[in-house]
Amino acid sequence: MLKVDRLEAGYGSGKVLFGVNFQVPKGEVTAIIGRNGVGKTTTLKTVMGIVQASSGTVSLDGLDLSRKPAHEVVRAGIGYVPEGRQIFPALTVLENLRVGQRSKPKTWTEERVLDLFPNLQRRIKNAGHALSGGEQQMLAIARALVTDVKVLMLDEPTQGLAPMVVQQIGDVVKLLRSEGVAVLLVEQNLNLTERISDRILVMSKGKVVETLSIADFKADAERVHRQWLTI
Ligand SMILES: Nc1ncnc2c1ncn2[C@@H]1O[C@H](COP(=O)(O)OP(=O)(O)OP(=O)(O)O)[C@@H](O)[C@H]1O
Repeated sequence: MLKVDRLEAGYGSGKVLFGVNFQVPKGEVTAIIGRNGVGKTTTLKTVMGIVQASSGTVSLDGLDLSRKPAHEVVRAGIGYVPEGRQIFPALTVLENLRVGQRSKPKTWTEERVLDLFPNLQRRIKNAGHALSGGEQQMLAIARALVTDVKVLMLDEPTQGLAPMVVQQIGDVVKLLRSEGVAVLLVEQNLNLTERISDRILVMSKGKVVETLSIADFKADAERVHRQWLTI
């Protein structure tokens, strides 16, 4: 389980996170929603050690990861797929999967990951730039998995993708949940979020202001929307 406790962080002298608290349990999908600029991406980056926390703690199954560099956070089992996918366009699918790998994955082997993504299997020798947007997103997720993730953090994975591809990404996330992965999802598509999440964290002004089960969220969606999502 990923635990984030009183996390504070920002850029230079500008603070963005003002004490973020939440937990991401194994085998569940936890979604973060909130208006633009409330600190959702910064939260993921701070967990990863890409943005330095000024205070607070991040731990995974009791192991303290606070203020550790990103490569140590990855090695501990946290995978991150940033907004915009960021695969290597000139490398093939297989090269993209292997880039930066220090050792062979134990849990999420290449075979197991490629079984999840038959489209990638078929295009294993194709260059990244020759993939569709949806396939690039699948590749970015696959690449995070082969670091043997326990927690997978996805930042707006369906942005700019066609409805059918959004559906496919949702199905992959549900499958990963059923395989015991803890998923932390930042997503603007509320229909998808409702369909695949177990728990919703609402962020406002650098804090988690509500934590709702999916049933509570659905029952109160109109109020949550009005209070926290409309501008
Ligand atoms: N690299 C940066 N340098 C300085 N300020 C930044 C940087 N990245 C983000 N910010 C600022 O931090 C605040 C939070 O941004 P963040 O991207 O975390 O929000 P968000 O909730 O993910 O928003 P969105 O939904 O628009 O992606 C914003 O005010 C933003 O302008």
